Amino acid sequence: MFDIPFLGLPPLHSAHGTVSLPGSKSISNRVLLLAALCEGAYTTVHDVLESDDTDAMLGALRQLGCSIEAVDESGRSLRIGGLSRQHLPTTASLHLGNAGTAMRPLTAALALLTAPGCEYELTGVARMQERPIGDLVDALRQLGCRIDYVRNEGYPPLRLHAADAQALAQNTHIRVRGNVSSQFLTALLLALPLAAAERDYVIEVEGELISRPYIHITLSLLERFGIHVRNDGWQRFTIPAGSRYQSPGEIHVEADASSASYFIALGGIASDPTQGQRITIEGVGADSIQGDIRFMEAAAQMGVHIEAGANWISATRGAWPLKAIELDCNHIPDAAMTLAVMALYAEGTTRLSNIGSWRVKETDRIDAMQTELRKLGATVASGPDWIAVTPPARLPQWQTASIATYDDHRMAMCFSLAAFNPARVPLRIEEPRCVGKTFPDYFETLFAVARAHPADIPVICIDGPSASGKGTLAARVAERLGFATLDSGALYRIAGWAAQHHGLDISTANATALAQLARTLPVAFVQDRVFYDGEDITLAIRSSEGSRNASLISAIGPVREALLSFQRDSARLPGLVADGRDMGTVVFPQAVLKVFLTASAEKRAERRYKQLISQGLAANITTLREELETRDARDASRSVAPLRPADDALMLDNSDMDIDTATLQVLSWWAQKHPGFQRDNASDSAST
Ligand SMILES: Nc1ncnc2c1ncn2[C@@H]1O[C@H](COP(=O)(O)OP(=O)(O)OP(=O)(O)O)[C@@H](O)[C@H]1O
Ligand SMILES: Nc1ccn([C@@H]2O[C@H](COP(=O)(O)O)[C@@H](O)[C@H]2O)c(=O)n1
Repeated sequence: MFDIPFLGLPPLHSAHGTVSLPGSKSISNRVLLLAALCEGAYTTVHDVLESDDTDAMLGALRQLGCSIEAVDESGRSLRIGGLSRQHLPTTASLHLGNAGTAMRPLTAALALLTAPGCEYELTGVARMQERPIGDLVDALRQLGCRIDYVRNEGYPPLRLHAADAQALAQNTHIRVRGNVSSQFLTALLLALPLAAAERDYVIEVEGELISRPYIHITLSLLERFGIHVRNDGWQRFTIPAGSRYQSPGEIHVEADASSASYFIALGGIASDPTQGQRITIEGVGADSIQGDIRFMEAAAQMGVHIEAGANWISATRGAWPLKAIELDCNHIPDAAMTLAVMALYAEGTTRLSNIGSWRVKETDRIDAMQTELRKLGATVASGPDWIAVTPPARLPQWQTASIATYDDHRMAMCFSLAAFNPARVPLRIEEPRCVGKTFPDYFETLFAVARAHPADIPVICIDGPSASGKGTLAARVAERLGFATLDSGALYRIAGWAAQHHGLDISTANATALAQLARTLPVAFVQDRVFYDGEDITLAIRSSEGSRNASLISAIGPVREALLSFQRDSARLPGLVADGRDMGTVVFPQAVLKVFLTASAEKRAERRYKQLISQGLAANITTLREELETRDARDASRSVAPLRPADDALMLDNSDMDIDTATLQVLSWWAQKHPGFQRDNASDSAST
């Protein structure tokens, strides 16, 4: 997951490949609760989504005394022991983050489970405290449940006490508004089997029921857990007397259909079938019980070519540009956000209606969508429950934008699709960590299938003499930007070690053999360790001898040639920070930012000395300084790719600069190379 202030997205041009998606949030949290409600039974739940929202549910269940064990190392299969009513804690304060799929059903279930003398408080983040829950509380109070608002009437936090048993036995018919959030009805449906041992309970829906597909998921899962709800025309639901939760033993969570929407759209926008490209999605397909699977129909209407089997979907470009549509999105409220961004690639105005529920989600999604689409240059109009999007009319109207995400995972995910814009303007997604709510590895998954022109992949080069701090600085800068790193010196060190290991003299006489060796190094980088043919050579290549051999072998032209493509192939999305001697002059001459990092020989020897001592290696500061200077002189005087600043490099002497200051300087230069973003990363970097 990219846990950084913003993620830069360079222009992307195409996409191809297979993605396997995380489990559905809606199904995961329902199934976890259902398993917990199977008193005295164990349920193994496979393919559970690992995310902020499921963490919120699991954390609450644990606090309530539920046993939860990982079945294997993947952590995606959990064995859940049903809660025992007798052994619930007397008090608990449950923090449910911003997880509506945890807050609503837990409120209903605990309102019925709380025993006399017990008390539970349910709360969440600030936004959760702005998300209405009054309709659910009103419905539960009709049953005799006792729920207090801790702060504001109608909103969490809530305090739950034991229900009035007499009222609960009498009030078997309740009403709930259907046009606010289907999660209220879901919560009641999941909770009422706890009360329905001896009598029927009936829920009457007032007004039109929105988001029916989510109720369909609830009813399907209740069936799997032995509860057969009678559904009379989506207006009246009866939980029959004698209902009792029964564990299915094992259950699999489908991949998330809403998450699939981004990749279906991706196929339609960026996978050209004439080039053999397609996006294949595994883990969810035509047999899905999730309502958002019907996003396929909407995407097809816009022109995406889709094929699907029971458990897979593939998408490619069909019509291009896409076709603008007018659609009532009541059946796909979450996935409809993806349509709003697809509208950027359509001819004409796309109008999405019946999306009033967007206003009470993680953020007011209609306002958020309008604000951010306008930043890109789109024309957007909206009303209480609709939005209309017209793409920029001409290429110059597209604008570079820093997209705010409002702590809303779907904003971050759907706006990433704007990186395929025809004007090739780069974007920024602010606070990309918000995808952790449902799809922590969303951007990694996107980058695995998206392609950029090599020249568009941003590269920062940091060259300079030995021990000037290049590697340390490169790692810090890369961490802040979410970029990969390339330690090119390590390659020469490994090649030098390999030559010695194979008894090859490091001289130009052996150039061909040494180059062949360099081209086929059996090397593996595992976290911070370097393995050569399975042997850990991490420390060996950092020795004085290792440094000398690296410097000697790096002066041999064919060896440098042999290592060139490996280095260039390291440039990958979303970007690379490369350090060495010739990153800016030879390997990445087109790099956007080149830094030549220096420090006095005295400081460098001192730093290297401290570094070696801290690694438990013997060192002598005078010898170290001599070795550094000899190596630098050799590196600077060789005929191929000598150590020198690129003509367009920015000089940074960090002799008297700490690492944080040097990092801020580079980030600030990087920001200056990217004018046009509304939020500059020099100010972001203050928290380095
Ligand atoms: N600005 C700084 N102030 C103090 N110490 C630093 C600074 N920058 C780096 N160091 C320390 O100096 C040592 C050498 O840094 P580093 O290994 O990053 O240098 P390098 O240029 O990559 O070296 P080499 O050329 O051998 O690969 C490390 O222990 C690092 O923590
Ligand atoms: N781009 C590069 C990087 C390194 N070298 C040579 O390798 C030696 C070891 O590099 P370190 O960065 O790990 O110290 C270095 O002295 C250079 O001779 C190179 O030539 N080009």
